[in-house]
Amino acid sequence: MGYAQLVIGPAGSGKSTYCSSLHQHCEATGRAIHIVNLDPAAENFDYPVAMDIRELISLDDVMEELGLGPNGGLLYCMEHLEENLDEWLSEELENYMEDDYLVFDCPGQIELFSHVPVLKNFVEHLQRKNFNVCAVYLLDSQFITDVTKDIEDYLNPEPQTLLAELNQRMGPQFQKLNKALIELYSMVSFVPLDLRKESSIQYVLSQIDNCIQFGEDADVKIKDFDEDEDQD
Ligand SMILES: Nc1nc2c(ncn2[C@@H]2O[C@H](COP(=O)(O)OP(=O)(O)OP(=O)(O)O)[C@@H](O)[C@H]2O)c(=O)[nH]1
Repeated sequence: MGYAQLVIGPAGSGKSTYCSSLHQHCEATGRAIHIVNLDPAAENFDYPVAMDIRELISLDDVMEELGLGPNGGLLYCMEHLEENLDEWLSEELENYMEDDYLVFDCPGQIELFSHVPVLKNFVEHLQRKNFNVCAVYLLDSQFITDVTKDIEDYLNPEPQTLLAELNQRMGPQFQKLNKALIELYSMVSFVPLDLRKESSIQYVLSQIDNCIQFGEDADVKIKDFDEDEDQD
């Protein structure tokens, strides 16, 4: 059985740096490891490349020959890889089977994971070839410290604290939007589902939509729905 580690994460999160450090660590500790470049747009490597998708297809060639942009070109390259799993990849893998440890430095574009099944099929192919596969997901540490991205804050929400922190970090033009989002969020979080009316949610969403479209002129004040109902 071989072993494979897929290094994934957003663009610039440190995937290649991680692969390079891992390679140095293994070299220093006398362990064999092979790093594979799966990014058809990659140019420079700090580690020796054992296998390289650019031998199959490169982003530059695709952009030049098919007139595609960088994102469409990348999707094309990865779909080409998917079509060549049995030929190119299987052939390359024959050099690395028993007890070998392969680390795949993957491209970062989220569309490759969310829109097309390329990476899923890639993993399944490795598994069929008797590789034990795991993934390492890298994330920039600002996702933990930035209030707008810190999931913990949203799991145990303190709406006024969140609102104050958002306003502190964002420009004044976002204050109405922040307030509307926090009010919507509070309503969604704290009101039991069966007590909510779809029309109420739609009203809030339409107000947020106004705010996004018309900026400061939008009325993002949230109505008191109970009062509305009493009046009706
Ligand atoms: N401060 C800091 N910088 C880092 C760290 N890891 C990587 N970097 C820097 O972040 C930049 C991007 O790192 P890469 O390793 O190229 O990131 P990547 O995920 O491979 O990027 P793409 O392949 O373009 O998606 C480089 O300038 C690295 O030197 C880290 O742990 N801390």
